[in-house]
Amino acid sequence: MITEVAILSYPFNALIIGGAGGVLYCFALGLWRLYFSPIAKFPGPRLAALTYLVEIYYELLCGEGGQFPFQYRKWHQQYGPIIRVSPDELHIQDSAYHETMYSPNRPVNKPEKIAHRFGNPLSAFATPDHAKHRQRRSALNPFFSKMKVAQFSPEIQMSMQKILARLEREYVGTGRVLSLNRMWGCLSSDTIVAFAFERHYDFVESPEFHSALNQAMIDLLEPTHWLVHVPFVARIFQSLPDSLVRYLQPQMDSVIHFNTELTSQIAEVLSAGGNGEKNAGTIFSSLLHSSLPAEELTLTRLQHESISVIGAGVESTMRTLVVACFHIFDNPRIKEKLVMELTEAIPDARDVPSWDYLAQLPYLSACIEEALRLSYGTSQRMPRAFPNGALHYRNWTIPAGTMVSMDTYAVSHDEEIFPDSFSFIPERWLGNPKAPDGKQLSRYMVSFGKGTRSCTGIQLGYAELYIGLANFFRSSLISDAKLYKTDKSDVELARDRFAPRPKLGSLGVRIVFE
Ligand code: HEM
Repeated sequence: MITEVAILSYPFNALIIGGAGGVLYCFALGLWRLYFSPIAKFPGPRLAALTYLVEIYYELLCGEGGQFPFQYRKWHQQYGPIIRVSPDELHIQDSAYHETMYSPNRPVNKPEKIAHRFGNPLSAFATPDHAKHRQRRSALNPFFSKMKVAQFSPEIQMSMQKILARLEREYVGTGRVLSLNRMWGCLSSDTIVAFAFERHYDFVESPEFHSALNQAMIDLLEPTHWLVHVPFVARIFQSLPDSLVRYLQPQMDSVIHFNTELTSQIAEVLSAGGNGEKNAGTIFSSLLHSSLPAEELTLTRLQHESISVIGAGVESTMRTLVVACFHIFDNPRIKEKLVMELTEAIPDARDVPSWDYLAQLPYLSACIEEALRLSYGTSQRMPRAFPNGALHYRNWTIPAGTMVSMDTYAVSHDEEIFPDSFSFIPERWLGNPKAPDGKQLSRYMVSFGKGTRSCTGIQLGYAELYIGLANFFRSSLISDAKLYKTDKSDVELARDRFAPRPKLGSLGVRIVFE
């Protein structure tokens, strides 16, 4: 009898002991996080210091998801400019500290846990370690030089001519609705694919301005928080065969096709040792002629680098163009001033001068800076860890290796620097303006990021913005264009998906030509 009870209760006892052990572990972990962790003394809600579930709730479950930026903004109002937003992360909201935090001189690591979120952990962008990032980034930089972009810029000009010809043919006077998100998505997709891979997809000629590449980049960002917080979802998804992905998500077809083409292009470049004539101007050829060691030049590594370049190049440029157009159409006074400047500077609309010349136009430049400010680049905070010594913020000492983040949204909407910050006011950028602390206002333009990890493609981004907007608003078609069922909520940040997203269900910025 005794033996029988003992046998029966054995699993029960094990369960009790295991459960008690678990509770004890959680209790000890909680105590450590709240009272003994090196960042225990920093202010912030205790629950967020105790568990990652708070961050997870706001990123995945609250409302439409992606609500964490709004929540920690509220915490800053309550607890001050430096707060603990999770058991292992501090967040600072103080625009003046941005350039210290994202300094070009200090070694800085990115967290490992976000390296896999876009399926390209071997890219420079995703690389956690500072030294490895430096090596990869130095190899990328020459490819994106200003001179190289300037040489390429006539191709952007040609794409714009195609777009304008199509608008005249298919949209003007027809009442047909034009999605500017799609139109600019075609321009940015064609540009990056031609610039980096010497491929010509001619998305600008596709029916309804549909660029599968652009749409795929938008779709790929949608699950980003899930992929970070529930990493096995990413592993499952990335291990699915192409045929199944096609079946589950038919819109991925063109991306898979693009990926396959890219892979065979890389294989071609690799087998020619980077010396083949055919792909001589591609990013792959450029990387093969860099000082990168052989283990950095594998097919997979080059694939990851190209995904990163496309992902970074397509979406952010498209979004900035869309934000610019919305506000310019929404403010007749701004539109009139811009059109007047362009008409004076460009006597013949069919002969738009070079990017260099356009960049000298003050009002166009001011509109571009203001659109960049309000499109943020990324809406998610950018976490960094400083491995080589403590970081000092006011009276606080942040221990070496601690994850700290800041975000662009807070700087763009710092009312002391950008009064009436939610309004589009190009004039704030005119005449070499200063911030209240006496520094150039441009020091607070942080939408391309700052420091060692800032945007590689900044020159290409600017070239597209200048050439795109100058052609569009100089065109005679513009006098008849007006917004169609579009308001501010179609461009304002409502959901963070690494990149900013408007309210759910928004159809983007649309216009018609009367
Ligand atoms: C308006 C246009 C653009 C904006 C606002 C923008 C913004 C940004 C931002 C904020 C980052 C830092 C992201 C982070 O650290 O989490 C970044 C990185 C990057 N951007 Fe851009 N970008 C633009 C256009 C482009 C273009 C056209 C390219 C060209 C292909 C490009 C390529 C990259 C790459 C490769 C990185 C990773 C750099 C690294 O980690 O070392 N971007 N961009």
